[in-house]
Amino acid sequence: MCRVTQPRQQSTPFHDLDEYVALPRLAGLTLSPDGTRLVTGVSVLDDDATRYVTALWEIDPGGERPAHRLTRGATGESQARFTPAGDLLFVASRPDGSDADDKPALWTIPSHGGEARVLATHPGGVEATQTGQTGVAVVVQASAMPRAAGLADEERLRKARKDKKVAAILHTGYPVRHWDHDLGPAAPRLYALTLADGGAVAGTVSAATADEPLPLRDLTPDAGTHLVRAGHDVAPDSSFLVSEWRVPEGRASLRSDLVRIDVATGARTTLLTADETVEYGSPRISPDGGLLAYVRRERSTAEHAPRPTLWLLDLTTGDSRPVAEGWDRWPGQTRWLPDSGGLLVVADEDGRAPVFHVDVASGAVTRLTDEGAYSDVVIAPDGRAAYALRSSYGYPAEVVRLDLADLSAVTVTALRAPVDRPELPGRLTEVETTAEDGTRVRSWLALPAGASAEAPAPLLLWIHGGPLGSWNAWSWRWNPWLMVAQGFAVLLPDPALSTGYGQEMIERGWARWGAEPYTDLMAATDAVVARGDIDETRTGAMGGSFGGYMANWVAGHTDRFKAIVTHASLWSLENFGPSTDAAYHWSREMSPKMQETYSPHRFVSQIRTPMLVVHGDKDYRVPIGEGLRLWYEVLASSGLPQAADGSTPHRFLYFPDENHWVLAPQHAKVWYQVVLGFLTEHVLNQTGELPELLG
Ligand SMILES: CSCC[C@H](NC(C)=O)C(=O)N[C@@H](C)C(=O)N[C@@H](CO)C(=O)O
Repeated sequence: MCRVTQPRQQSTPFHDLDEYVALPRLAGLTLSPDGTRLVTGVSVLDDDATRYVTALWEIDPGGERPAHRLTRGATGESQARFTPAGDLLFVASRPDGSDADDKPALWTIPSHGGEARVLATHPGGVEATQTGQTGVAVVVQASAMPRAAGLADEERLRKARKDKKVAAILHTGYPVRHWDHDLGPAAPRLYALTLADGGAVAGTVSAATADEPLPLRDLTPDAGTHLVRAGHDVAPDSSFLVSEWRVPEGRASLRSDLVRIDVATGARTTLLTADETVEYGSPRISPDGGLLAYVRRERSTAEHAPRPTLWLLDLTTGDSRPVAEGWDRWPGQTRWLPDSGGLLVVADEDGRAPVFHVDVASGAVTRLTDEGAYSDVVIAPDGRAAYALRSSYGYPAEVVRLDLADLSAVTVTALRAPVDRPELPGRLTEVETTAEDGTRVRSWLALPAGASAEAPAPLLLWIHGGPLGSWNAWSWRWNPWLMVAQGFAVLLPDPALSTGYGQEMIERGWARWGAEPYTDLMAATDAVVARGDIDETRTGAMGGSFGGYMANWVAGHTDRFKAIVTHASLWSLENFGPSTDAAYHWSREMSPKMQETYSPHRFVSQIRTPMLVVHGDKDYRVPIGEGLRLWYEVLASSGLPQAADGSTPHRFLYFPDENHWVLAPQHAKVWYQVVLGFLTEHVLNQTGELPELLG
């Protein structure tokens, strides 16, 4: 990799890309119903260093015993869950299973240990699974062909398509793609499988022997495309589930209702019907089965941002009411406490994503944690502890326990996990400034170890995507510490449109992308370059996705930066709007006036800064057409003088088989190498090295 700036005084995993991509990564957390077994996924590089493989590890909830590895499949395991009797379930495609095509199957390891075996298969592969705390049903999600008459016919149809090499899909509605894959002809369904009394895997009912997969019962044969990207929650006694139900509403738009599905019969009733103004999602059924917590989302318009709030539905009376009214935060992941009297809710706040307690009776909201961004919260059956993954821009995800005995003084303890925090090449600080309209704009600032008034560091402004998000959790893709290791200070601001600062912070940037979001970013940059330890003369800007949109806008509106890196970026709003995978989402905000006023491509002739354009061909969120047009127009029309031979300092890094993110470890390495090389050349005015593998 390119090594630039000062001689190294330190060696951390961020100084060497091979070490960086090899750092193990934690994801997912599940707890056994008796609260004694905590399981997470740990992803590590395979032997060729070209793929991550995830294994399941068990963590001691008491924090005493070291973590130990549970699974060792060559292709990895995911979706760990426990049956009511404590048997471990997971999804894996293991060639030694009964699934001939190596499609992912549902596997189990009995609570008393022993060999893993296949519990259920589906011709399309098992995608996800959920269990209750008691009862005998497991809910399994898998995708089925719309006209297949049962699983045998499904198998036949899939084989026929494969043998005849037919990949065509006939669509009748929208959407047709998601992220990096095509939707259809198969679409998600929910199935039930029945365990023995007591919710154990062994001694199963039906004709199945202990070694044969259990039959799947289709709960949603008429699902059509209603369950595409729809979340659901299984009732604690496994007798019913509540699911999001996508309903086409004409003009290529969708709304999201909530439905109740009986697990014994598949009978379905609609609980909440969306309309032009509101829709519903994120259902969570209370432990006593009486209440449903859900997010009621005021739908966005050209004038207003969406506004999600937390509500409760009484499942007996059908009455709904808001809870935590007046709490000016967007509710994220929601979990019930065992007494059904309160909820733990994660929400973005001030560059963090703390856990909050919401009291169901009074609606009072109490913030329980200070540092870090929380996810994957699970709660002990006695309610005295919760466990979660926590990360921040200072450390990657780790497993923590929250002691809930006294909600006014919750203590958080990191548990013994398989992975330690990596040493950082600098320190993380927080800075804030005031925008012209008086709004507070706060940012993280990652500083290299040696930055001082005597040796001020060059600055990289890194703009987050979304735009409805915040720099608050560790990201392996957007990681500032690799730049810090090369001597850069990295500014991570939360401008207008960022979450965690109240609805008004979002509204002031809504449909005004090139206005307040841009001026907030410049205000944050102004404040930081005024510091003695930052070198105002050596600055670059970059961003991915919406952050790439902003990087393009910056390129057309200021010459203050020496280099711009724009990854998977929106270039022409008129093009992007209908070609992205969820056009209905963007079309609500993007009026023709907004598209005209705030499209970066209109300012191409004002670009005088070298640009590194990066795009993956499998990007359906911001389709490759944006990157291709940006590259052509920057070459053809930017205001940067061209050399006599037509060469320019602009570069295009193209990944034919990556999606919106660059995920393969070898490609992540190339990404950071080329980005750092470009910044080295143009911001530091030094020779940047390019990876040999680029030819
Ligand atoms: C299905 S529409 C949702 C849009 C979405 N996200 C948010 C949170 O606003 C999104 O994918 N936006 C991209 C254009 C984007 O900026 N993505 C960023 C952040 O998620 C990325 O890093 O991929």
